Amino acid sequence: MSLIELTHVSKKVKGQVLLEDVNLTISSGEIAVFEGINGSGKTLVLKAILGLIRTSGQIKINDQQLKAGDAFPIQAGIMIENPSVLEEFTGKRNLELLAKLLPSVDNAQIEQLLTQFELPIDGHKRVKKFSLGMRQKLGIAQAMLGNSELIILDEPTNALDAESIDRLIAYIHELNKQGTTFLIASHDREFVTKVANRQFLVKAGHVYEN
Ligand SMILES: Nc1ncnc2c1ncn2[C@@H]1O[C@H](COP(=O)(O)OP(=O)(O)OP(=O)(O)O)[C@@H](O)[C@H]1O
Repeated sequence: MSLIELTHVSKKVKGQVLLEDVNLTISSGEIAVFEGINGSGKTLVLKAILGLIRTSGQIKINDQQLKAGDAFPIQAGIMIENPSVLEEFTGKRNLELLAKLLPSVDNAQIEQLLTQFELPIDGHKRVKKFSLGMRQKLGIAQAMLGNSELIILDEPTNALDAESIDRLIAYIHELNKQGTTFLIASHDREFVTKVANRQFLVKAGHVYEN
């Protein structure tokens, strides 16, 4: 059974077609990456899948039809556009606060994610003093907190150095081996080639499987 199914999904705003007749299915256990140039529609595809924008056509998650305003049918970890972080708190506190909203996250998982993303475990450095790359890593760690069955990352390599990108790819592959499905939007071709096991090209609102 497919985890995500889009049938004839389109999005128009004031007569402008932003997504045009998108048809795709993604199964559990895939690392599906949407590649495309700036403004091609990658983020809109992710938002459509999450029910964050109204579209025509049909979207099914776990065989359940997605309706605007309904709760998303499965637990998903999400980083779309910029990381949503609380500036006045440390990275660790940000994860602790998010953990309160999730079932069964313990302190060990928070420390493991901070270590994985080379973020401070101790100390008082607030997020407002973080570098761009540190913020990005915290945003990704937030999406990975709570072992969601689906993790959605929009441009995860933004602001990351080459070594951090390699660590991220290895970690995505590790989580994927444990069963996590990933949906990723990226214009970083090298990253896409290394990380994906399904590739889609997004071009002017059309989605093509590569
Ligand atoms: N709410 C909206 N109203 C009108 N146009 C929109 C809206 N949201 C997005 N767009 C337009 O839709 C197109 C696709 O946007 P989208 O954010 O999906 O691009 P993207 O492929 O993610 O680009 P980037 O790589 O720059 O993040 C862009 O031309 C954008 O200006």
